[in-house]
Amino acid sequence: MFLEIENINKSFGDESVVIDLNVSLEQHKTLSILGKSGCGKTTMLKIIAGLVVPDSGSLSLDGRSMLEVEPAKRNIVYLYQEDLLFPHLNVFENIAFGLRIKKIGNVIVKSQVEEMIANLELEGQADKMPHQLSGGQRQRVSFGRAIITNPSLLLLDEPFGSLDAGTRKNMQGLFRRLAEKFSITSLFVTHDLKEAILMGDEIAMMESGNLKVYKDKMAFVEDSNTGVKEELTFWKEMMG
Ligand SMILES: Nc1ncnc2c1ncn2[C@@H]1O[C@H](COP(=O)(O)OP(=O)(O)OP(=O)(O)O)[C@@H](O)[C@H]1O
Repeated sequence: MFLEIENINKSFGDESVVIDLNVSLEQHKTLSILGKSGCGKTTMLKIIAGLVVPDSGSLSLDGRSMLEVEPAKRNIVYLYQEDLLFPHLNVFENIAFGLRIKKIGNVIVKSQVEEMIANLELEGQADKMPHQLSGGQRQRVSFGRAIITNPSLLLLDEPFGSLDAGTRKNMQGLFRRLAEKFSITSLFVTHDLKEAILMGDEIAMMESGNLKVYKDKMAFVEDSNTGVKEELTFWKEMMG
């Protein structure tokens, strides 16, 4: 498999935060991970990104062992909820940043960034500074900045957590379209049940450091632990 995580464990002091983590994910797929606050989701993502060192286990991406590789060389992008844009750069330059670092020529930068701005539905916003954007627009710029460098793996930590319901719904649709168009492989962490079902090709749930990956969405829906059944009962009772 493209992403293979085997038996990763992590404790802080005597608190086991990630327990026997096992994940395999095909390229170009999204695994959504549902989990409550404090269950260890962020620690798991940080281990994959190389920002936290696990106590044991292995991690490989595209057949290459990753734990020895420093974070900047993993080609993994970790995107979190309040991801900060560079405040002194406009939308165009924020998105262009990863290309500029790679010393890519101006003509190519211009065409790639303009195409990305169109894909992000941010036409006409290229010259705005981050503080002039709405939350949803800022989040789109963050996506663009991450995707344009063509990462092997995108780690999304509750990326829409701070958005209102309507904007969140738009962003979910936009992310699905971008994931398809740019053949993104990603882990999508959320505490929203519906979002987990909508965003993932595969689905998993994390509870107190244990990640359970379901064989398919039906298995997830049928597990009474996930809360789907409760939700259905609620709506049935509401409707009489
Ligand atoms: N550097 C650290 N030192 C000590 N304990 C830590 C550290 N990082 C995380 N923890 C603990 O590990 C547990 C899981 O934290 P983590 O941030 O992974 O949770 P989470 O599922 O992402 O939660 P949230 O959704 O609230 O961000 C928490 O009890 C937290 O206090």
